[in-house]
Amino acid sequence: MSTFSQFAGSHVGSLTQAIVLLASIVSATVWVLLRAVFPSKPRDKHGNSIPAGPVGLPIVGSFPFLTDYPELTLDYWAKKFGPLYSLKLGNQLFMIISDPQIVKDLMVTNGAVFSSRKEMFLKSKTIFAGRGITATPYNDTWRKHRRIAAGWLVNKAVEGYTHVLDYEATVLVHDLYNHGQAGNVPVNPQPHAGRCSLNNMLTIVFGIRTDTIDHPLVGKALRLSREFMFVNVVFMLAHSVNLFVLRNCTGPVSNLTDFVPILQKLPNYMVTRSQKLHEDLVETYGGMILEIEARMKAGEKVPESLVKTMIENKEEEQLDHKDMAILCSAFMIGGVETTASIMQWFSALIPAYPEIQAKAHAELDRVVGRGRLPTVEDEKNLPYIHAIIKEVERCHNPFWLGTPHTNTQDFTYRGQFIPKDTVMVLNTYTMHHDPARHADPHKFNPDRYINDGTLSSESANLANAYERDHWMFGVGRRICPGMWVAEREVWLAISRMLWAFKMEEIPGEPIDLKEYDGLSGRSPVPFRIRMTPRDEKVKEVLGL
Ligand code: HEM
Repeated sequence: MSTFSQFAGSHVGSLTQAIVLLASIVSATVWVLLRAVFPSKPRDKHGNSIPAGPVGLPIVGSFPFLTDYPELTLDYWAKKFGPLYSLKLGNQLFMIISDPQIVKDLMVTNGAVFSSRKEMFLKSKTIFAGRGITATPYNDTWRKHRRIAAGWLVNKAVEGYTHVLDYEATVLVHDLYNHGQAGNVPVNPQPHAGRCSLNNMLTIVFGIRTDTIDHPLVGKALRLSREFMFVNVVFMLAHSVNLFVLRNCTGPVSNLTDFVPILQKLPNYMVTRSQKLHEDLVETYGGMILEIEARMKAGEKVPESLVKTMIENKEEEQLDHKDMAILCSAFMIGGVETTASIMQWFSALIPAYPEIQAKAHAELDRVVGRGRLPTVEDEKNLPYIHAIIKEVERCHNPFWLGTPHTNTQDFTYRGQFIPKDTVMVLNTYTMHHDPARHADPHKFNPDRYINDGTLSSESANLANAYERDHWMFGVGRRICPGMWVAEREVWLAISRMLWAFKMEEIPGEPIDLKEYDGLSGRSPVPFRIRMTPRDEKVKEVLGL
């Protein structure tokens, strides 16, 4: 007889099974979801895990905390998590390095592993079409482009065109004198600094120059490099209410499209902007190459330049038109707004420090005198001016986050696992503001560099990483190849501005040193100053 208890027992049994099954499904789903949201930390085969770091949000990771002033957030986390910590943006693992010795151990001593770049969807694949020297992984294309670039940028090559840098620095001072009507009207030095840097690069790359800030190429070239490095598109409601901001396409942590692959497939204004920028670069700089090529074919003698060298060697080097256009774009982007930005930060900072200017003037008058402009040869005898420039670069590195490297294989450092393809960010803000190295780090104080006679390009090779002046030019095998030309250009411009002018704030127009334009590269927001010629000799020496 089938008893009630048997009947009840079989139903209780199947009910229990159903509950167990349901519970298993629910817990498996929760586990899968939790793993997706909080994945377990990657470990190497010895069980070493990645360094600790901030816990980000599901899907986007730490992105929402890095949209404005990312260097300040990274600095805060460096104090909390230490000199090597990890974070995630979308699906990408990042590690942030904030200590000079770790930078050296990884990126110099182990440069064979840590010298690649992540092929960012926007910057590398879309804007540079996989060929941009700054953005390509550590591969043969990069080696070839870096070798060609070095031919024009190593210190020996720079000697050959220092007369160009010298000339453009004089024109800069000349223009500032004229636009400021000899100190009678306020002047914004920014477009003049921009044109000075632009002319230097135009001469090196194309063998041409512009003769006024109103030349159409000035606006066009500066717009392209600013679009690449600096610009966020701000959508505004009425005049002052920001609806939303579309981030700069190329900053190391400035957009999610690079790290959330689905965004690359959906209609996305960041992708459209990047495609347009690619087209503009190829049209502008590629167009200039075609013109030079046509002149050469017609038997015309064209000035020596990077383009001329590339055209002459394009079969041997296997360079197609796009390769040449993108290499020129890398020079025009990397070499213009960067040096101009240092000249601009100097001009924005120095009016607030009349006592520093007075000391600089006294040194210039003692060493150079009032009968000529300072030259490249004077630099070693002008330690205070040299120190002012290093201090501007420490306080206002245009690239607080550098250009990140990636590692081409798994690596374990001091018991911390760094999986292959991690994006390694140089946290220069924290290193430039380390009180152990730079006492009172937020103070502008050139005296801290008074005994450092090295060029930054020399300082980068010091055995003791803690003694390096600053990290503005990056590090290791990807270090900025333009640093020799950049240093010389900045030296000539700043030493001559100091020689010629007393620079002062305009009463009622305070200069904002906290705010800046851009995310991946930084320059001050527009400002005006008074640039008063120091004496009658200025006019005479400038031949006015
Ligand atoms: C103040 C001026 C400049 C600053 C602050 C600067 C900064 C930098 C930084 C941080 C990097 C990345 C380094 C790394 O990966 O560790 C870099 C790379 C580069 N810079 Fe500069 N730069 C400046 C001027 C120039 C100039 C004048 C040129 C001339 C063409 C130039 C061309 C390049 C190129 C081609 C790269 C890519 C190197 C590579 O990936 O192999 N830069 N620069």
